[in-house]
Amino acid sequence: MDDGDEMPVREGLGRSLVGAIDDGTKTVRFVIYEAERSAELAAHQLDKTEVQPQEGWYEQDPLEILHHIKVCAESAIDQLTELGYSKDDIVTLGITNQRETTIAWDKYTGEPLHPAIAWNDIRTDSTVDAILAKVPDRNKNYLKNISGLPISPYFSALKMRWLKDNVKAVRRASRDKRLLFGTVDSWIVWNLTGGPHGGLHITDVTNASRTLLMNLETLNWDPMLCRLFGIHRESLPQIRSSSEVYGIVKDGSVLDGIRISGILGNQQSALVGQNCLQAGQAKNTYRSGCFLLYNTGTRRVQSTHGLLTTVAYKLGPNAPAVYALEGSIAVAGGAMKFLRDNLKLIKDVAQDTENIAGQVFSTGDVYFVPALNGLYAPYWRKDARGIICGLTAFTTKNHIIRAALEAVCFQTRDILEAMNKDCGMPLSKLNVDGKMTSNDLLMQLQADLIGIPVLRAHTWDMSALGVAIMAGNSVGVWSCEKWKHHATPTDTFLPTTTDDDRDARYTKWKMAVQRSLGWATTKKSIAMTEERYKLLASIPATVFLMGSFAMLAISTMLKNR
Ligand SMILES: Nc1ncnc2c1ncn2[C@@H]1O[C@H](COP(=O)(O)OP(=O)(O)O)[C@@H](O)[C@H]1O
Ligand SMILES: O=P(O)(O)OC[C@H](O)CO
Repeated sequence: MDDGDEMPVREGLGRSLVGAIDDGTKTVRFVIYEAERSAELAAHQLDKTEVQPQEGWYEQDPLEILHHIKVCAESAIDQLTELGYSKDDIVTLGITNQRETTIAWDKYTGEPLHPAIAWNDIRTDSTVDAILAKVPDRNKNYLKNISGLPISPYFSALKMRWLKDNVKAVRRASRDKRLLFGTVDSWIVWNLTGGPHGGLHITDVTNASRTLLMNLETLNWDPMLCRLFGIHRESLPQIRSSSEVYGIVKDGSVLDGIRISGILGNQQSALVGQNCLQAGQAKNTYRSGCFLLYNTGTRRVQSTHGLLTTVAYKLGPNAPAVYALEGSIAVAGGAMKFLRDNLKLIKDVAQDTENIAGQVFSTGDVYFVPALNGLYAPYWRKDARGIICGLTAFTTKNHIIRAALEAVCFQTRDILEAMNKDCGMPLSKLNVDGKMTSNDLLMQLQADLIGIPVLRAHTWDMSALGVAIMAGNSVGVWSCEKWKHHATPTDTFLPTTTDDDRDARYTKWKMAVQRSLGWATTKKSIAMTEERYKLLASIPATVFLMGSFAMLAISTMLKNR
């Protein structure tokens, strides 16, 4: 531990409980596990307020995240007491989080300098375009060899650059050397460990691998990428492994004195929770988005079919990094919320999607491409927009709701197709988790549309479980090695369709995807950005990047001579 402070560390009273903070896009959860039996004992969750100040902009309140963690922890700990345990039985804490979402704050006051810019926010569209215009062949994979990622508004570096270009307080803090940047894990750890009074400014390799600033080989901030995006190393957190004792909580809350010993991005955490700790194992998590991760062991597989290369976990400071190929889908469960909140077709995302969609036997040839903020893997088309096509006089809302469920399944098939091409080894089954998987109809449709068995974990919340295992592993109360041999109970959904039927439906889906592409122009984003930040911006958002990219192009040219 590097903060050797006087706070007494909780060692437990022989009953080793592990707490997990799970900050998702829509909800914050606090879960308490008993390590010995790998059993969930108590949990509490709160919904978050998502602010959409403009089309395509998604913001969250960093202070609300901290508030929700406190309330959830208190409530879960109250439940513990009723079960005959004590809060002193919690020996360590893990933190898992929505990835890429970016926060800027003041090192000395702890004040957030802007709302968090969420991972699915596309305000940096025009910056991406400006970059691509300068890159040979407008190649969005130009930085993929170093970072594993395409140039996309999804990743944190673009959000940091936008904050520096458009928010006066961020620029001022940067000039005064008070600026700290971080993904949500960094924000949480810094605050839990003392904030302005010695808080640890750290992140783990999995979260860092989503910024577009980390070098996948060195597992450190890449000087060239930092220069390119104009992000100073001093404002970035230190990159640590996913499983080690980083420090102890000292924020005056009910968690005071507990060690923090695990950090993982939520999709990587679900990979661990799903027990995919060996190369060749994969899982798909269905929450607001949907993310399929395939463990490639210590090998960094470079995708040529639109997938990301990412760090899966690093089991300790001296352990090698384990990598994964990832297929990221931006809108999965989010489409159900869209049907509820925007189109008002349903009242309850869980019950209505299953019951109403179940009243028809097919979508009646209706396809819904939920490209609400563009399409992620394997297309990476930020100009795509949502479409519902194939409507006839016969179509009812039942067909549209069913098409929204099928869209999640077709997008998963898109990813599996890409993964098979990259790895050459088709999956023989799909392990799934996430709240959306409680929908039996969705699970059956998924098996029918991909043609392999779908194995649903009995515990839908694998993200919290995964990081709890990581945290427990580093203090010796839970063992990743043992976890590898743990048989996770599942429900199996078998395909009931023929290859021909499946392929015909998939061909139609691809036609629908084609129709969704190229719908959005970036002109609108530029106008919207300027409208809101006209008075604040002193330099056009892209000037800095252009200079940097010109430098990069020249240096690459020189290297290749
Ligand atoms: N039974 C269900 N059927 C269909 N969609 C569901 C079901 N349960 C949850 N969802 C959708 O899945 C998402 C669940 O996300 P959740 O795990 O709460 O959040 P987060 O994205 O914050 O991790 C929501 O967008 C919700 O609309
Ligand atoms: O909060 P979720 O489950 O939608 O996950 C979001 C992802 O981590 C974004 O990359």
